[in-house]
Amino acid sequence: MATLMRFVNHSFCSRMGHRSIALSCNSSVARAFGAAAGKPLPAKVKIVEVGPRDGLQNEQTIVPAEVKIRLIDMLSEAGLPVIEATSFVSPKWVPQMADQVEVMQGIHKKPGVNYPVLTPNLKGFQAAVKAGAQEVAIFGAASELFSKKNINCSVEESLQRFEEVTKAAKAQGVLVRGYVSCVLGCPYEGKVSPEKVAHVAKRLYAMGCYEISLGDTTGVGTPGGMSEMLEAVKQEVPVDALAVHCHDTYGQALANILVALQMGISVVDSSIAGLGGCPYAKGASGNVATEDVVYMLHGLGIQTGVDLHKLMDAGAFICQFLNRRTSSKVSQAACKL
Ligand SMILES: CC(C)(COP(=O)([O-])OP(=O)([O-])OC[C@H]1O[C@@H](n2cnc3c(N)ncnc32)[C@H](O)[C@@H]1OP(=O)([O-])[O-])[C@@H](O)C(=O)NCCC(=O)NCCSC(=O)C[C@@](C)(O)CC(=O)[O-]
Repeated sequence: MATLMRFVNHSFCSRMGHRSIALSCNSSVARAFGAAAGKPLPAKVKIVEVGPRDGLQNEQTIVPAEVKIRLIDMLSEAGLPVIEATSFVSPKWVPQMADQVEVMQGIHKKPGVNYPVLTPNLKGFQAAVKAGAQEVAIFGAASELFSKKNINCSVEESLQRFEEVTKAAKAQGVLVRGYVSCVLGCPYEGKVSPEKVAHVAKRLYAMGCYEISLGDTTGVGTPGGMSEMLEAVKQEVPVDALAVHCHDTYGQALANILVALQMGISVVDSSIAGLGGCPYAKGASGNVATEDVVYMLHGLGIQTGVDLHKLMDAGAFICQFLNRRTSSKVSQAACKL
């Protein structure tokens, strides 16, 4: 507990002094931008914060549960509506998530906030529900080799396992979100066809996932590829049920997200301070930073319900704990780091 208290009793960014940053959210800007581009933007975007799971799963040093809990609570205080809290996966495969029960039971669940957790199979699902999860996420891939490396089975086998999870979830009134990884390229297979992505997304949607998050796992995608892939997926899954999950390895994430917004998507995954990476996707860097997504969306006049200053404090808290410079350009600029 003493370790934690060193980090929570002050606001790092407040101490550093935020530079004045553009926070106003004027919806006429979104309309003007949409009109200029010939593609209207959504008035509101739901941000799915994946930092406590995707952001931390790859960390070599085990982050204590109390720090994860504090981070999640700071994120909910910042107004994020969905916070992916942890994973119910094998601790031999991802040791960093071995404290999932303690994390789930320690967080102060804020009314109106969803705290989904990753579950690769029925065993994970049952443990998640026992620990109080009301929403789970199943995670498939559009690449055979990635599927094998990540969850030790083929894409088809994974879909069969996911059927078991969605059936059990339906019976117990638990919401299920679905991921498709490697939608714009695979670290082991290279190019991935948009049709393969659309096929896996369609199967996940058909088995009952209310939302399908399309993951550019290694951040190799560019706006052209994003647009081509989304065109294919939109033929199979309603756009209202799609989300994008962009890693920022090649600095393309915000551009890719903007294309997705122009194509009607209004759910964006991101990670506090740009933390993250999949342990089974060599070379993957962190997700796009939540702070940078919020800054862009607010600049476009799109509502998120998120308080950017509180968000930056959460980013500063976890970066200070990890002894790491934030990957958020907005936080770097605002805190003059
Ligand atoms: C799926 C498995 C379990 C298969 O792993 P396996 O070794 O094939 O599983 P198994 O069924 O043969 O069981 C082996 C052992 O694991 C146990 N086991 C089996 N299932 C569970 C479970 N749910 N929770 C805890 N333990 C489990 C099981 O009980 C047994 O224990 P043992 O008898 O050896 O003591 C494994 O491959 C695994 O845990 N993989 C997780 C990988 C992972 O978490 N990757 C990162 C998340 S994906 C990601 O980051 C991408 C994403 C979502 O962000 C989107 C994007 O960016 O693209």
